[in-house]
Formats: sequence, C-alpha cells, structure tokens
Amino acid sequence: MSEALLELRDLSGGYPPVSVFRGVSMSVGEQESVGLFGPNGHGKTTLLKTVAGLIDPWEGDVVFQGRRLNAEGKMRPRISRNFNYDLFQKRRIRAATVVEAGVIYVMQGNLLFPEMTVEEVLGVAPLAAKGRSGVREMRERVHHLFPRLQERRFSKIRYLSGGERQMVSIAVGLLALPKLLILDEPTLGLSPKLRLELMQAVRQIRESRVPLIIVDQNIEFLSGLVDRLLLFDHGAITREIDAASMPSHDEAMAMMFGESH
Ligand SMILES: Nc1ncnc2c1ncn2[C@@H]1O[C@H](COP(=O)(O)OP(=O)(O)OP(=O)(O)O)[C@@H](O)[C@H]1O
Repeated sequence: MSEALLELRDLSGGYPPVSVFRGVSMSVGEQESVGLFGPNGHGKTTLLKTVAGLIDPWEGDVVFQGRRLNAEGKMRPRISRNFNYDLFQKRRIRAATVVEAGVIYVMQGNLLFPEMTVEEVLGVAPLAAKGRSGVREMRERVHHLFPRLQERRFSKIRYLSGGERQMVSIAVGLLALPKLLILDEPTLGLSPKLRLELMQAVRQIRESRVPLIIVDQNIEFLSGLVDRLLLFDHGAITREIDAASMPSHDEAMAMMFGESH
C-alpha cells in the first residue's frame, strides 16, 4: 500500500454523553480513494465531522501527513456549571487546523450562504487554500466539471436546485485545493438526472487523482470509484474490502446483517 496520508488511530467520539463511534482505525494512502458504506444513523457523518474538526474526538488520534491534528489525550468530563459551557471548553481539534492541513470536508446538505451568488461563493472558496498554488488551474477544472454553474453564476444560492447547490459545495471543496477531499453522500436526495451528472463529476475528480473519502448509499457507484471499501456498522469499521472483490449491494447488506436482511 502507498504511504498513509490520513491515519485515524483508535478514534472514538459522539455527542456527549452519547457515544457514536468507537475504536476506529483506518488510513488513506497518497492518491487513494476509500469508500464508507453502512446503514443510516450508524455514525459515518459523526466520524467525518470529527476528522474535519467540527466535533471533538473523545479518544484516539487524527494524523495527517504524519502530524497529529488533535490535542493529545482523552476528552475530560465537563465540570463547568456555566450554561454556555461549550463556549469555554477548550477544543481538542480545530476545523481551521484541519483545513489548513489540506483536509476538506464537503458536508451533507446545503450549508451555503443563500444570499450570495454562485460567483461570489466560488470567489471566496480559494481563501481556504491559504496561498497554495494551483487555484487558476482548479477554477478551469471546476468550470469543466460543472458547466451548469457557469450558466448560473449570477444566481443567488437560494434559487438553485438541490443538485446545483451540491455542485457548488463540491466546487468550493475543490477550490480549497484539497490534499484529501471528503464527500459525505454527494448524491443524496437528487433527481436521477442530476444524480448521474454528479456521479460523473465525482468520477472525474477521482480520475484526476485527488485522494478521496466518500460516503454513499449506492454501492455500485462506490465500487467503480474506490480502491477500498470499508463497511461501517454500529459505530465501527466491521470489514475492509479491496477493489478486486467489491460486493453487490445485496452482498454488502448480507455481510453486515446476515442473509435475512
Ligand atoms: N447533533 C447531534 N446531536 C446528538 N445526536 C446526533 C447529532 N447528530 C447526529 N446524532 C445521532 O448520532 C447518530 C449517528 O448519526 P450520523 O449522522 O453520524 O449517522 P450516519 O451513519 O452518517 O447516517 P446518515 O447517513 O443518515 O447521515 C444517530 O443516532 C444520530 O441521531
């Protein structure tokens, strides 16, 4: 396997006091693409939000290019009696640190500013790249990937369809010049036509060798895209499957729930 770009070491987390995932160890190599597949509500998004620095890990490490991005040690129980104790809590991982390291997480759902235009949003996105070179080339690539955004560049985000907003979100992620791009269910809830368009764009991103972690409910889509598939069940990685032996949707479900799913 190629050298590890991202390594998660025995990572646990959740929404205190509720534990969502436990003892997750995985790695993503340079130029590798890894898929996460598992039932809804079992903690994939929570794991990715922890890697992205949006919520604190309870235990374990997030290591990127050999550097630990989280504070060392376990999360300590909260002892503050302040109502807004979150404001005073010292963060164990910071989203800004993760972004500066080059890990870009494209979240599920629409989190864009509704009153900004497509052009304005795409204009500010490269700020996250912190002066790394290659923004101009990436702009061209984004235009090529999503010609529809060029047509809609003067439209406010609020007037875009769900699929177009998803395209903007991925474009923002790319314009941050990711060293690792994390896509959380990029085709969720889209019409079949837009879904296909977006799937093709993600395939092209993959072909350009951007390392990816991608979560999707469509295993056929993931199979054509990833070097390894991780089955994620009840907050833990239960199985790792390499590209040569990708299962069908039914086979993957049987691996997780037995033949009677
Ligand atoms: N902000 C939150 N506060 C408390 N619990 C939450 C929060 N967000 C999610 N959860 C809970 O954490 C658990 C894991 O949810 P998560 O979204 O990580 O799962 P998932 O595998 O990504 O599923 P999906 O594909 O539906 O997003 C669920 O039980 C969910 O209800």
